[in-house]
Amino acid sequence: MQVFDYEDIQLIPNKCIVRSRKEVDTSVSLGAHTFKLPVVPANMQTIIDEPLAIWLAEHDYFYVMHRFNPERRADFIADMKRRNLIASISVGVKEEEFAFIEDLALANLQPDYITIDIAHGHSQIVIDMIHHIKKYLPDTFVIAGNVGTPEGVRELENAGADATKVGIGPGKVCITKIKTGFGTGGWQLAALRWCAKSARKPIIADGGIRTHGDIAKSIRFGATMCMIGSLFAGHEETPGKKVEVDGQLYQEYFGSASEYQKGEHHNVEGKKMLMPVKGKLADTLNEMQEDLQSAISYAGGKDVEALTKVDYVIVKNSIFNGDSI
Ligand SMILES: NC(=O)C1=CN([C@@H]2O[C@H](COP(=O)(O)OP(=O)(O)OC[C@H]3O[C@@H](n4cnc5c(N)ncnc54)[C@H](OP(=O)(O)O)[C@@H]3O)[C@@H](O)[C@H]2O)C=CC1
Ligand SMILES: Nc1nc2c(ncn2[C@@H]2O[C@H](COP(=O)(O)O)[C@@H](O)[C@H]2O)c(=O)[nH]1
Repeated sequence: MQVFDYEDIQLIPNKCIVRSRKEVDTSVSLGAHTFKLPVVPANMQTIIDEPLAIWLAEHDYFYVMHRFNPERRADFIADMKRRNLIASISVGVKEEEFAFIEDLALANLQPDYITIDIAHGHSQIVIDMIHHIKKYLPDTFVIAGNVGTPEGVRELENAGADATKVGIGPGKVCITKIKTGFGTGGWQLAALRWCAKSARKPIIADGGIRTHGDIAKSIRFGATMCMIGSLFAGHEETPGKKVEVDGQLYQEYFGSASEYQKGEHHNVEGKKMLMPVKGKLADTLNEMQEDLQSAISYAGGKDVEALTKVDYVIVKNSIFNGDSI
């Protein structure tokens, strides 16, 4: 297998077929819905909260609400349904989560999307949870993960997952690679390609995206959607706590497996960072869309599909010529 990461790849341009980048369509379908961008903010407590979820859904962006206020989830689904917006939540795999799925079915509260959000998703308990959701909430689109191998993708798909999430340890606040020695950190893009070759259903690339160009690269190597944390951290609307250091405003961004999330120091695989506050999320999403439109025009197409066929070269660790981003 060829091993490379985002910064090692350059996509090769094709003849442009549009007169303006505004003609380019960046929308993508996942399940029964179509979204403005193939991008979803990470389902982490410092990245998304209920007001932001509502804003994203109202503006046709995909979102996944995190699972760290478990008792709010049923009311959240009901609230989104009342507003005629998509309901997209996360679950874990502990015993009470199985009961929660049954409670939703009893209350006739069927979310549009459920993401099973587990560090090591290639496991029997995740397969059991997929079966459980499909039994009680058969019309819900199930995203399962995270995995880092074709076997992981296939087993979760065979269990009934409608999409799988790929990425073990490439995240900005991840320390899994350091604490365990395992993961796709440093070769996430190659892992995505490896997994996508055997996938029959959509893949969500999760973690390691550092530039807008990495979104185009993820699609080239098999992603339908990209889950992103760090690029969204530090906006006015993101919920991480704002702190001032030497007159400069920062926002906390911490891992879901960090002690700040867990409230204890056991099986910690995440850390906290301070991200400079960088303005409105809508502006970043618009810039992402413009950059993706431009990328698609370089691909010689008019929509996201055009990116899936472009040629590429591997320029090992040299595309930034030593410049910082
Ligand atoms: N994408 C990534 O690379 C990573 C993401 N994360 C994020 O951190 C959060 C916490 O993750 P997670 O610890 O799974 O969630 P939980 O703390 O909810 O653990 C889920 C369950 O699975 C068990 N479990 C967890 N890890 C393993 C493992 N490696 N092997 C066997 N069993 C395991 C746990 O038991 P017990 O605790 O007793 O072992 C627990 O019962 C999630 O939101 C996840 O997305 C965390 C690490 C990597
Ligand atoms: N190993 C860990 N990974 C984590 C943790 N919390 C979240 N995550 C993963 O990171 C991505 C976001 O990555 P980014 O590079 O875009 O910032 C997120 O979606 C999770 O999959 C953690 O504590 N440990």
